[in-house]
Amino acid sequence: MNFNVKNDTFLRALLRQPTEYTPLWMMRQAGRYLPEYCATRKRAGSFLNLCKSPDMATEVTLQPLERFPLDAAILFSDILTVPDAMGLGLYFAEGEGPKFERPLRTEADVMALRVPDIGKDLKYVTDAVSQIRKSLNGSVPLIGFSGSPWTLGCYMVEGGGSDDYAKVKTMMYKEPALMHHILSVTAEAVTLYLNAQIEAGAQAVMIFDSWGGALSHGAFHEFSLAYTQRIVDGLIKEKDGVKIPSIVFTKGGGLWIDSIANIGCDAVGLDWTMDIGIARQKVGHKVALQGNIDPTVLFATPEVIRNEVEKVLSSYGYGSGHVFNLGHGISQFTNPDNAAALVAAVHELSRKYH
Ligand SMILES: Cc1c2[nH]c(c1CCC(=O)O)Cc1[nH]c(c(CCC(=O)O)c1C)Cc1[nH]c(c(CCC(=O)O)c1C)Cc1[nH]c(c(C)c1CCC(=O)O)C2
Repeated sequence: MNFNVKNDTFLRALLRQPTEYTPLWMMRQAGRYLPEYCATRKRAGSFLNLCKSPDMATEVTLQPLERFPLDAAILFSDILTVPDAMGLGLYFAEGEGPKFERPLRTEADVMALRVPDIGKDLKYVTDAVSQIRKSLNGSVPLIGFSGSPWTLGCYMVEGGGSDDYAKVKTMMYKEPALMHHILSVTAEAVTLYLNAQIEAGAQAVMIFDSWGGALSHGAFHEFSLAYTQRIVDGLIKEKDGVKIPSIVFTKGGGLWIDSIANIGCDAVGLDWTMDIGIARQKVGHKVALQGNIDPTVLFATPEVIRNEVEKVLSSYGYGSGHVFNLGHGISQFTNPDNAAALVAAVHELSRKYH
């Protein structure tokens, strides 16, 4: 298949086609560990202004690729743009992370929730996608993304981050119909949103279920995975004769890897807690795997990084179907030289497995 990009290693690996080496990108590769990111963010005035300006979003998307020979670009945005477009009023309190002015607390709040007008309220995102595609000029593929309905629901009900997810889990147990309503409206919004990103030029999409791991076994399947599956079912699978692969990443989802691999996605993202070789045995030929080095490894030395890279590569073993990544986002306190060491180690050490 012709993917219309010079470096199609990432797309091939997602579809488990042969490659010469293991491709990689890093979650949150455009972020505060890069001084050039901090400079653009300062110019933008705030993180949200940065997301909402297609010019600046394009600029920061490309920054990590100028430094490192990464095999994919990821749209610079945030998962919380969707609830923001649904009217919840996203803002970032300095040092406290994301917050919503109007969280969903009452039945009336929940019943008033509407699928946003993607073409209008999230136009700044699809504009960024087209502009990034133009600037990449066919070098590497562009990944689009969204949060899973459960993870977005966590922020929408809690009104921000949380240590225990007590509010959203209480709603889930006490008022399951309300929770299902939130998830169902959000799943519809996310499906339209990801398809709009694909129409604008995203060549693969990733669904971040960052808080799926906070759930019990039964609740994960009923309140998280079922809605991620609805999205995957509704995604555009092919555009202009080219496949658009999808990746589902559930942080803390190692226990459920078999069920996640069964929802029709092309790849499953793994955090660092699970051995990727064991994960591969469990999913067989069903999906590709993306992951899963502990991002904290990047605080060590280039020698340690090389050793840890080799461990992940050898655990995955021979053949295609592996996209190397961190098990979660890169920390803002990472030395960019260590990120460079990681990229070089993956490219060099992975050749013998292909
Ligand atoms: C849960 C979640 C969010 N956002 C996201 C998730 C899912 C992934 C995960 O589990 O981490 C996804 C996300 N957020 C961001 C990206 C950009 C693309 C990339 O380079 O990977 C992506 C894919 C930029 C960002 N999103 C955010 C930053 C830092 C903001 C800044 O510049 O001040 C970046 C670069 C802000 C954000 N956005 C969110 C939080 C909790 C925070 C605060 C984090 C912090 O302060 O460290 C919500």
